[in-house]
Amino acid sequence: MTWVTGANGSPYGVTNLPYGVFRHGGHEPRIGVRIGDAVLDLAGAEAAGLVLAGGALGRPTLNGFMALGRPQWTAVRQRVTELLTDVTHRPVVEPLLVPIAEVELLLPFEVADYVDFYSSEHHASNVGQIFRPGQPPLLPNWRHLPVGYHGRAGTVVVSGTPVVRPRGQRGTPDGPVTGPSVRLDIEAEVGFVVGVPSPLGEPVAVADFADHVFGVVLVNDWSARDIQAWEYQPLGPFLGKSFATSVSAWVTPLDALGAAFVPAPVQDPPVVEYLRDEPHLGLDLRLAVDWNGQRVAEPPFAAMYWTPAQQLAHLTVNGASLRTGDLYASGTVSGPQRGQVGSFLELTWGGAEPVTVGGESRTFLADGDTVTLTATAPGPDGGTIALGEVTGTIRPPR
Ligand SMILES: O=C(O)/C=C/C(=O)CC(=O)CC(=O)O
Ligand SMILES: [Ca+2]
Ligand SMILES: [Mg+2]
Repeated sequence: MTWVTGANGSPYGVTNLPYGVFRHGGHEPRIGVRIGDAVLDLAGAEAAGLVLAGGALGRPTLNGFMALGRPQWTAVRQRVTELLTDVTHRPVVEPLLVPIAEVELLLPFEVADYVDFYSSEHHASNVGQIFRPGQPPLLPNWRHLPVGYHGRAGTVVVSGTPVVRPRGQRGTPDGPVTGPSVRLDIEAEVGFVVGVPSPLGEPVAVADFADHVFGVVLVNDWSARDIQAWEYQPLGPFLGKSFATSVSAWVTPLDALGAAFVPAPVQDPPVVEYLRDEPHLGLDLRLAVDWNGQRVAEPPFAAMYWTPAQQLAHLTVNGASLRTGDLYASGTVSGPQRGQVGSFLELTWGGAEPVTVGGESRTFLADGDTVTLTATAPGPDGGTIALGEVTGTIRPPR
C-alpha cells in the first residue's frame, strides 16, 4: 500500500514503478518513476539524499543508472518503494510528485544498437504464407535459432512522436515506382533494454539474462510492406522499417515482472546447447492494439517461441559485445487466432480481407490514423500492472 492518493488499485501501483525521463516546467529532463497518476522526481530525490545512486539519477537518460547493474537496480527500487509506502517519508517525498498531466515524457534511454527478432511462430508462418505463397511458411533455420536483423537505433522515437509516411521504391508489374508507401503497417512488439554491457569476444549465457537486461518497453516497429517486399531479398528488412520505431516512455523493470514469468512453449526439435535455458521461461504479457481508438487485436506474448534469454544468448554467441542502451525487440507478437495478431498485414491477410474500423472498411494505415499499443501483466498478489503505451499518428509524406 502506498500513501500516494489514488495509486492503490491502479495498474501503476507500488508493485509496478516503471522508469522514465520527463520534462516539467522549465526544468532540464530528469529521471522519474511513475506512481498512479504522478511521477516521482528521482533526480530531486537523489539530490535531497533520499535515494543513493552515485549521481546516476540526475541525468537526462536512464543509461547511467542502467549501467550500474542489478544489485543497484534492486536497491533503488526497494528504497523508492519504502519512500512511497512508509508515511513517515511523506512530508519530504510528496513535494517531489508531479502530476502526469503536467509532464512531457521523453525517450527514456539513449538507444545504442537496435535489433529486431522474428520469434513468434504464428507471425512468421502467417507472413511466410502472405509473402511467399506456395513455399514452406517457416524456413529451415527458424526452429534452430531466433532469426533477427539489425535495425536503425537513430530512428527509435518515444511514444507520441508523429510518424511521417515513408517514401521509397515498390515493385509493380511494370517495374519499380518511387513514392509514398501505400501499405503502411504496424508491428506490436516487446523490447528488452540492456543495462550492463559485455566485453567484445565474450558470449553472454542464457542464465545471465537478468544480469544484463534492465527492463522492458513496448515497441511499434512501423513497417512499409510495399517497400519491404521489394527490397528485402536476399538481405532482409532495410528502408521498409528504418524510418521510425516507436517505444513506450516507461521502462518496466524486470523486478516488476517476477509474477509474469511463465513456461514458454515447448521447443521441438530441441535447441543447441547455447540456446538451452532451464527453466525455459517466457512472459505473460497481454498486448492490445487500438486502431483509431478501436480494439482490433490482443496479441499474447506468452505464445512466443523464442524467449528473451535465448535471444540475448543468440545475439552474443559470436562474441558481439553488448552496450548500455542496446534494445532488442521480440519480433511481432501474434497468437494463433486472427484477433491475436500484431500486424495489419496479418489482420487483413495481406490486404485481401479488410476490417471495419470506425465504420469504414480498412486494410493498411491512412494519414491521420492513430495506433496505440498497451499491455498488462500479472503483478504480485494477484494484481495487474500496466506496461505503459506506445502511440503514434501517421502524418502525410513530405
Ligand atoms: O518474413 C519476412 O520476410 C518478413 C517479416 C517481417 O517483417 C518481420 C519482422 O520485422 C520481424 C518481426 O517483427 O517479427
Ligand atoms: Ca518487427
Ligand atoms: Mg521499425
